[in-house]
Order: sequence, then structure tokens, then C-alpha cells
Amino acid sequence: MTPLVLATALTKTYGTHDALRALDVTVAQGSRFVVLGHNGAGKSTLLEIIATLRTPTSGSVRVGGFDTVTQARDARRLIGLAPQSNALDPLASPTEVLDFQGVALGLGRRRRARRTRELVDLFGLGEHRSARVAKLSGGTRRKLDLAVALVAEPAVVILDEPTTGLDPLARIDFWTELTRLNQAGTSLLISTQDLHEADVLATDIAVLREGRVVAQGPPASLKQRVGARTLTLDLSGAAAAAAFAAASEAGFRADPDRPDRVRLSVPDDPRALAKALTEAGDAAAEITRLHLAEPSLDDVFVALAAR
Ligand SMILES: Nc1ncnc2c1ncn2[C@@H]1O[C@H](COP(=O)(O)OP(=O)(O)OP(=O)(O)O)[C@@H](O)[C@H]1O
Repeated sequence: MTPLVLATALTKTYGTHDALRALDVTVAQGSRFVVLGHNGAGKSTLLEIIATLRTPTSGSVRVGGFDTVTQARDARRLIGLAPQSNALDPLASPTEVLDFQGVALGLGRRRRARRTRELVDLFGLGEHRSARVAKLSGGTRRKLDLAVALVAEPAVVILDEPTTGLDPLARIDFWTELTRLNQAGTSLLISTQDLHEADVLATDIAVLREGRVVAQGPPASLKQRVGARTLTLDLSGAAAAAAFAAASEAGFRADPDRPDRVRLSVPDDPRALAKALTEAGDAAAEITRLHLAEPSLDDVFVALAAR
């Protein structure tokens, strides 16, 4: 199957600053692809080039097989772009905003009316349909931004840090909407600085640093690359923890911040885990809590930063 997005040796230079450095990215059809990186990593530049809003300095991007420079109109037809919230007319209502977008896209009156109805239903905007944009909550506005991006029924929606500024409940609600939309067939390309957001949302992640992709894959496989899980034991007191650590063959070490706690980084190997648990079993009477944590995307970030 043609990849939805194929970026090859993509470079973007602003003056003397290399924002993207020979970057390769493949986004599969149907995915929720998250570009993760800190401020200035190049996320917006990458998304804007894919969206045909900027031209690469060298290298190329294809969307649905169309080159974003030489076949920009064809590529653009596959893409839905969410506007910045403050770009919407504050005095218009959601139905007017969606209808205006249909006009801007050259859709006929009947199709505009149908699409507006469908999108109001899809995002539960019914009770706000006649309210002014200025009066909507942040979360409802983001849903309206997303609805605007969907008016022309694009194959992929591109969202640059869409949940910045939302409160935690509105973010969770927005993630649910995005996942639902994706399950109904729309691919998503999203940028974020937030590891948790990437973990919750993504089917695939590209970690960007200084204009390069430093890791790419499904969240589970990125975590697997880090390998180690952490086994933590709380013991009945500091003396018990010190004795346990001193006698440990598996390699448990005392936690410098908690004298009654020992920790072990367990490699992704069943024998190593069995050995650690056997030691814990021998001291079971002294253990008040046992906790095994899978690696998190935070661990992936730390591991990548150390390279
Ligand atoms: N128009 C421009 N002119 C000059 N430099 C730019 C321009 N746009 C971006 N840059 C620089 O390119 C680098 C990448 O910027 P970009 O906005 O793509 O990063 P980002 O990962 O989206 O960051 P943020 O999370 O802060 O939005 C940054 O160092 C930025 O200062």
C-alpha cells in the first residue's frame, strides 16, 4: 500500500539554521502518527512541509503518492488542516464556521449543509450550534477546529500541538474524539511535546531532536528498545533494606531517597526477572510492597538523550 506520507532526506534550512536534517519519515495509512519533540526540534516545520505550506530546502515529501511541491494541489486535497483556535471568527456560530469553511473549499450548498450537520453530530456540538465561538470553552473550540479540518472529508488530519492549554479533562475528552475519528477511517498526524499524550494517542511515534528522527516506531517497540523494567521493593525498615541490598546477587541497590526501599533495573529477559523475584520471595516476610514498572516513554527519552 502507498504510504500516506513519505518524507525522504528532508532538509529545511532557515538562513544558516538547519531546522530539519536529512530526515526520513513514513506514515502508514490509517495510523495515529505522533511527532514528539521538545521546543525547536522541528515538529512544526515538518508538519507544515507535509501540509504543503512550506517548501523543503532539499529532499521530498509525498502525500498519498503526490509530491508536495510539484503536485501540491493533489496532495492538499488529501489533507485536513486544523486552524489555530484564535483564527476562527469569534462572532460566528459553529454552524456558520463550518459552512464558511465549505464555501472556502468551493462545496455546493447541499453538501455544505450535510457536512455541517454530520460534523455537529460527530462532535456533540448540537447544544452549542448557535452559540458564538467567543463563548465556547477551550475544549469545545478544539473540537470545532477539528471539525473545520474535516469539512472536505480528508484522508489525513494534521494537528500541531492540538491540546496545548486544555485542562486535563478536556484533553482526555479530545483524545477520545481523535481516537474515535481514527477508528472511523481518518489518519492523524499530530505533534506534541507531551510524552503521556504520545503514549495514549499514538499508533506510531517519531521522536525528533534537532531536526533529526532519533527513534521511530509504535510506543511499545520504543519502550522495548529501552528494555529494562524496574522492580521496586519496600521493606519493613532501613536496616532490612540495607541487609537485603548487601546480600543481593541479582543486584538490588538501596534507593538513596528512601532508606527502606531497594530497586533493580531488570533486563528484558525472563531468567533475570525470575532470579530477582526469587530473592524477593526469600525475604517475603520483610517486604511490604512489591512493584514492577514497565519502561515508560520517559525512559525512552532519557535513554535517547544519553546517546
Ligand atoms: N520562519 C523561520 N525562520 C527562522 N527560523 C525558524 C523559522 N521557523 C522555525 N525556525 C527555527 O527552526 C527550528 C525548528 O522550529 P519548529 O517551529 O519547526 O520547531 P518545533 O519543534 O515545532 O518547536 P515548538 O514546539 O516550539 O513549536 C527552531 O530552532 C526555530 O527557531
